[in-house]
Amino acid sequence: AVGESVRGVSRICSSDRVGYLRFQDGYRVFVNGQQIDDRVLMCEALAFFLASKCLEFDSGVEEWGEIARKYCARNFKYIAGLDHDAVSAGRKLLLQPQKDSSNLDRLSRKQLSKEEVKDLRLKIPPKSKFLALPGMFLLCCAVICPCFRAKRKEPIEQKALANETNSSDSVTPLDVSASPDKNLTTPHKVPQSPSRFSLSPQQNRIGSLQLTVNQIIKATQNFSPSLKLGEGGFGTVYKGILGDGQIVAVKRAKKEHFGTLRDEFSSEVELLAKIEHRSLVRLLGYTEKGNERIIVTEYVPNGTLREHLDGLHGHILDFNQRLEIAIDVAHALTYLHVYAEKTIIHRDVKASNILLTENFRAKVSDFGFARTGPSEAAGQTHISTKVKGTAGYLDPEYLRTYQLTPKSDVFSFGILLIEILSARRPVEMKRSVDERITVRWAFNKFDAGNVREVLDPKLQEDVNLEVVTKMLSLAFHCAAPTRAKRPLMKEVGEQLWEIRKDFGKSLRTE
Ligand SMILES: Nc1ncnc2c1ncn2[C@@H]1O[C@H](COP(=O)(O)OP(=O)(O)OP(=O)(O)O)[C@@H](O)[C@H]1O
Repeated sequence: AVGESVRGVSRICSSDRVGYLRFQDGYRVFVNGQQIDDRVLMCEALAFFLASKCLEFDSGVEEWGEIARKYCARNFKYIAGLDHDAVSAGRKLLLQPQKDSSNLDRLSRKQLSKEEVKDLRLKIPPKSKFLALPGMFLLCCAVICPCFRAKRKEPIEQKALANETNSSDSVTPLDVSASPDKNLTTPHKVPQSPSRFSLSPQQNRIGSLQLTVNQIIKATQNFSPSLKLGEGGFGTVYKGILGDGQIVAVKRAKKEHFGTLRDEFSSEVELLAKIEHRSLVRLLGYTEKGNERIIVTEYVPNGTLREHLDGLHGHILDFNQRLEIAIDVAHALTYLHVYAEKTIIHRDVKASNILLTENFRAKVSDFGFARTGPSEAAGQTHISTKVKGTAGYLDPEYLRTYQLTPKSDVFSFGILLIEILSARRPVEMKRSVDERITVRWAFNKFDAGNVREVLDPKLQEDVNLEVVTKMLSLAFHCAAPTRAKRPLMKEVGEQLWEIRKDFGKSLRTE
């Protein structure tokens, strides 16, 4: 009878229990008692357990190989990122792609009996349950990522600084030494709180910025709601107009989160202070006073990329602008990864962290989560204690291993590239199940040769589809589940540059 299992197998893999039930018409796979209906998720989990040699393809007793061949051949090939070198059996799968897609869908509609579920359930702490399963990044993010939590819209505490109007604390400008090649070799000096910094006049349009807290209050009209630019997990951002007319962005940390945010704040200051690149938002100064933490940055006037993709600025980005934005972001990240004094991993690359200038050029902002890390060339990884980032953009390998490398930014960039082309957010929960994970939806379209359907419907132009195909395939390459399969950010920039040339040619031949 339907629903009656023929046999069940379960195994302990590290802290997870992975099992399957075989029915007459197919299998259902479980991890820690949870049935994995989602095929890509299931295949990623299987790929992980196979790569870690916990499960075997050809054990003869268990049928993991058969399950993988039946449901995962196509997904392994493109999405699961099976470690081909480590798992030789995995190669066989790649050579035998199968087109079966119906069985699992049928399986996923069935319900297990309570006994069957109980049989496979493992009593382990929920945290390790989540973290051990590759591909369950959305779940993880909902738990650990502050960005995924609902943002609190609280009244702005206007009086907060009013009592400090006699404070002598100043926003310290940074010492940015002149360098002929601004993009590559800027020497950096990290501000040593609370000392003062002098700015090289040639390098800084606002000259020697030496702001007091009073001046910040004045510049923001005591943090007037009318000057509020936005709010992030870290704090509120205001537009500030200095005495000389210079416009700046003033980022004020939320007081109530001050304790927990301190590390992130100081990491932002340190990192921003070290960098100078035309596609990275520049830090102009900061202050620490009592329970206030304020950063002053370059003001970028044209909103976020996400707002533009949502059409909130009454202007739809054309394809060329999208391509240029992608190139700017790739260059900014390359700078962080390769040319900054130390390798810097942004860790929160996403469309709402890309600010646009009047000319629709991109500047990457929000280094609140950034960390200095090992360079890719050194082949080392940094072990994070906490996974940070934003749901949908998070590198699944980082999530699984806590090992942070610049390739985590490459993954997020791949997701961002699809977002730029499609205007869809990485996760769109209101869509039908097969369209919710944008990278997966886009890949299915790409795989079926329907790249036009991936493009933002608001784009009116007839874009050369070869160019779109190249961009998409680069995006999928970046978003490969394992970092070994992702290109370096520098290579991504180079490829985008080639794509730009192709795009130019396509316009000329039309
Ligand atoms: N330098 C800037 N120039 C102009 N507007 C800015 C600037 N920095 C931030 N903003 C605006 O303020 C908003 C909040 O920025 P912030 O970086 O604090 O948060 P976020 O990136 O949106 O969210 P999260 O902190 O959760 O990642 C941005 O969405 C943007 O609209």
